Amino acid sequence: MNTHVLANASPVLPVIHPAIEFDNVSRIFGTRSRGQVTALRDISFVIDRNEFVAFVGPSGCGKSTILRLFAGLIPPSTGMISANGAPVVKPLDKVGIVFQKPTLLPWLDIESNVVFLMRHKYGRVTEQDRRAARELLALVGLSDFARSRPSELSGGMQQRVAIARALLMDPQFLLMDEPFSALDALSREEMSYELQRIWSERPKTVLFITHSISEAVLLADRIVVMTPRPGSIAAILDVPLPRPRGAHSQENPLFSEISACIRSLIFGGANAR
Ligand SMILES: Nc1ncnc2c1ncn2[C@@H]1O[C@H](COP(=O)(O)OP(=O)(O)OP(=O)(O)O)[C@@H](O)[C@H]1O
Repeated sequence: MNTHVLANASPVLPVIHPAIEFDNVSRIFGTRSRGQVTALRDISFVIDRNEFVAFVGPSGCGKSTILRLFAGLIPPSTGMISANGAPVVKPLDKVGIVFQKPTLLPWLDIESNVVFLMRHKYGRVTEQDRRAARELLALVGLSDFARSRPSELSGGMQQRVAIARALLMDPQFLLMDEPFSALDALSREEMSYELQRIWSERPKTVLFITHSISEAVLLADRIVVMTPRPGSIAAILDVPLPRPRGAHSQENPLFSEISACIRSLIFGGANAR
């Protein structure tokens, strides 16, 4: 063996792909009443592993469509989407999804709701699944409610169950579509803090859709601000606020600066403050 050559060879570094990449993605929907609707136009962004990225923008600008595209539930009309460097061409199995409504099955107890997808996907639930569910219920602060029915829980508690359910298969990606918008203001704020804690204990690449500018600034590493339909990207902002963030973060001048910048991008300068 020629050790001299080996010693001088430049090291082969592994290629690190971004967790998520959208490259010039557009999506057009055919509708009966409105003809062709361009929901998204020329969307490009790159997201790293375990980044928390929020999407804000006016209603109908295509935020949910971005999630559905990335999850592989619908294909782009043009452009390329990839996960860990591989094109997304079918539904991804590395995603957990949390919607606005928790959509729990009312006849099952909380633990059974968390493991329900296992029955649906594999036809059975193992003791290991149930153990994982109980660990997740502890993580979201609901250890004492494993045997309760969804109707016995508040809206915020039900949304915690939905988060636990989304984490059961230990997905790399957590897609959250306005997860707290049905909650009252105090529960919503509390859930933001809780989500941050859960994310720090179980790091995931998070795509988080919200209409709340303050929620986005509180939670995200970066914020994608979108324009009205056809949705395109107005700006991608860094949020360099120190973590862990809490009520005190709102007193940081950066918090109001970033919030004002987002308002100005969405509403224009005159209505920004
Ligand atoms: N399956 C579909 N068929 C036809 N049009 C659709 C379909 N899905 C979405 N659209 C259209 O695409 C546009 C973007 O929708 P989308 O739900 O992604 O927006 P959004 O930003 O998430 O809205 P909101 O904030 O109100 O939830 C809208 O004009 C919507 O009517």
